[in-house]
Amino acid sequence: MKSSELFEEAKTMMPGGVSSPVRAIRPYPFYTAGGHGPFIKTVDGCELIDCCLGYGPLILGHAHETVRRAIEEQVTEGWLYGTPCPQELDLARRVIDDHPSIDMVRFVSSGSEATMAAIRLARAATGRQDVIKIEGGFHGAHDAVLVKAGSGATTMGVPDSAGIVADLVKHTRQVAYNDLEALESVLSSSEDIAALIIEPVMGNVGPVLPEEGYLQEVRRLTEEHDVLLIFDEVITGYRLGIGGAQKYFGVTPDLTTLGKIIGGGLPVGAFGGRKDLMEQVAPQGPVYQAGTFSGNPLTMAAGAAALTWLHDHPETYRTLDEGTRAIGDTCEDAHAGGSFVRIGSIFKYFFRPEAPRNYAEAKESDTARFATFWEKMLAHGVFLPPSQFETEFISAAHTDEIIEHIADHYSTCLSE
Ligand SMILES: Cc1ncc(COP(=O)(O)O)c(C=O)c1O
Ligand SMILES: N[C@H](C=O)CCC(=O)O
Repeated sequence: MKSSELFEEAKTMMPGGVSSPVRAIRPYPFYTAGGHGPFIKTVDGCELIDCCLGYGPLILGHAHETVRRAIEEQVTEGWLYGTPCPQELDLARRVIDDHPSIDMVRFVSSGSEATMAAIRLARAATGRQDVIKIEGGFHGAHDAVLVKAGSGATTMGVPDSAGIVADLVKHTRQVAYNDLEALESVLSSSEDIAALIIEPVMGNVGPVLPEEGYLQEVRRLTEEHDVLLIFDEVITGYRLGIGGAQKYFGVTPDLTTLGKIIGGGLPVGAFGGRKDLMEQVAPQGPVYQAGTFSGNPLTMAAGAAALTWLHDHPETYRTLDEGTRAIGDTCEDAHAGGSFVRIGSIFKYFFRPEAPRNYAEAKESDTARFATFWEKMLAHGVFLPPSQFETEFISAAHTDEIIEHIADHYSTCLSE
């Protein structure tokens, strides 16, 4: 069956025909038959260079041999036990060793679960109710954070989801990214703030970078006001380097949430932090958190294999950084009136003259121009996430030649 036919049938069975809203490309999404290295193949017989990479987890590319072998070896021994397994320790050791903020970690099955539990833990540990989030930040699809949420929620025009109890959401305060005055003002306005949750580099309105010293001041202010700092590193974890944004910028939060890359491409999430905080999680403490699939051996084995590969190939991060730099240089030369933003293997072209500093500015981008550009790129064989408000990625499988292709297509499609 062709993609268009599959989608017609899917719409009769699944809301919008998809399992996650960001996939509902108009008039219909392509259906994927396979992924290898930097490519995905559609059921319609096209091979595309993939710069979406499963929305970030696939830093080694599709079906990477090391991860595939780890999965195959584990599969022969079973893939779900409902009991502890040694593979959890392999991944826990890595995550703890690599992150200055993490003394103890709990594995879950998604980034959403991780942020939900981290917020619950912060509320329990401080005895306070309010949480500050950044406007346009996306921390998954749960009630406390679906307020001015980025990603698909902004793309589809539902940043404040329906169905959320007003009494709950009134405890979610909002401040603009890169605005220290606004943060200080909210922190000073109440004694009931448990935590600030922040993507250190915003990744769900396209990438928005922290201004010089911003994250350091965020740390100082939260400490001064005795408010816990949660770094949501679901995207930046192992993406900006080993140790994520906290090592990259030298800022240590109280709690960290992870996902995506740490599962090697299988469903995963994790939250971790200081021992005194993590000891409050059940069964050691009173903060309940649980999951049938948490710490399953397949994900743990895939994740440990991916992280080991990254440790064994430290040059990868430099190569990835050079890759997005090369794409950016070509974009500058195209003089298309927009702005190219990049950090490490994360990048995006915003259809707005200046790089955005926050959600409000990112939303000023010309989304109609982005849509036209996106279609052209697809026609040239490059798959980008289908929204101005999603981040693009490259992987270790994106060779110099592939990067050159991406850069050339970017240049052509921006100039046309
Ligand atoms: C920064 C951030 N936090 C949390 C999440 C939620 O993760 P998941 O989709 O695995 O639930 C995402 C992505 O969806 C994310 O980008
Ligand atoms: N922006 C989201 C993750 O980072 C996209 C994933 C999804 O919602 O399916």
